[in-house]
Amino acid sequence: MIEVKSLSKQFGTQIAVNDLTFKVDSGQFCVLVGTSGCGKSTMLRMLNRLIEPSQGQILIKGQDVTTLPPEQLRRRIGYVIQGVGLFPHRTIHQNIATVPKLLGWKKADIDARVVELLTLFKLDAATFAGKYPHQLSGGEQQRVGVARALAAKPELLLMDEPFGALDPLTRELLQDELLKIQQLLEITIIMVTHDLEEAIKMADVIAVMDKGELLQLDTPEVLLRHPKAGFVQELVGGTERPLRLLSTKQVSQIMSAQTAQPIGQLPTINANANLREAMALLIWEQVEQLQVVDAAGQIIGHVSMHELLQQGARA
Ligand SMILES: Nc1ncnc2c1ncn2[C@@H]1O[C@H](COP(=O)(O)OP(=O)(O)OP(=O)(O)O)[C@@H](O)[C@H]1O
Repeated sequence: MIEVKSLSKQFGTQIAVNDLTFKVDSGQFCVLVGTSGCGKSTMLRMLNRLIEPSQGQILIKGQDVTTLPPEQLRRRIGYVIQGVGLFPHRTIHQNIATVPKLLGWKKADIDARVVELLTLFKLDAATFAGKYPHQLSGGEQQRVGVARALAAKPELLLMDEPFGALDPLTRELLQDELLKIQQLLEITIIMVTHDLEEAIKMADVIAVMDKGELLQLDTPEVLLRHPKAGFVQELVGGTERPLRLLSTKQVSQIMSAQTAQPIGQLPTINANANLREAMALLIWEQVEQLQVVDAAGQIIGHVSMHELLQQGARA
């Protein structure tokens, strides 16, 4: 889907991005992490040509982005930033309709798309479509920001610290919503964050940058188990590592199927909860086993403390 080849950006004498080469597959969620000033936003903004590279090449579906007019390119790529950037004097409907309108969609199709997206983001269309951004909470505005970016069904969504300004609860809620929507729409996403927990939760692959360079690009589990020596190891290698490892897997991936009769009195956990949540429940309830239930509440298996300990342990 996206192929970045020897990409560099220099501002004056400062090298912000230095010789980056990587690929992101179609439908993947790739998260860029690294300390402040390491070049994450610059990298992201070169993908939609808000910043022009000094050197190198970016191919999207095999097409060199420099061969496309920037406006045309940006209509194919959704872009979400921290603080949203909604147009203050346009209603929520008008905000979401921006790119479809530029692309010449029919009014009926635009209206239907706006309602579809508001519903997807759990915002009642009748209540919200006619409001202005200042009449919405930060979390609601951020949802509209993502809905607007998805309006014209882009093949790629770029997100720069989209949840940075939100309180932890709203942030978690929006992360969960985004993951569901990404799976539903099968869209490719590249997101910048400096929050490693967020990266581990959201990413199929994490790209770690430092001082303009790409140090490692791997799945969260591989990154946690086998970080490259130096900065990546420092980033992931703290005392939280076993718990972070647990959060990379779902209960359904390690549970034993239910064979015997349900074990009465044991606490239950959802099959799609992660192992860190399962561990927290075991500790809280002071039990050694949990029953696993599906979305309908049916018991489908069990998971034990012993199995969880193995999953969080050094390989
Ligand atoms: N327009 C610009 N002109 C000059 N220098 C710039 C410009 N944009 C970014 N830089 C510099 O390039 C480097 C990388 O900046 P960038 O914004 O990409 O980092 P970042 O990793 O996204 O940081 P943060 O997490 O703080 O947003 C920084 O040292 C920054 O000062």
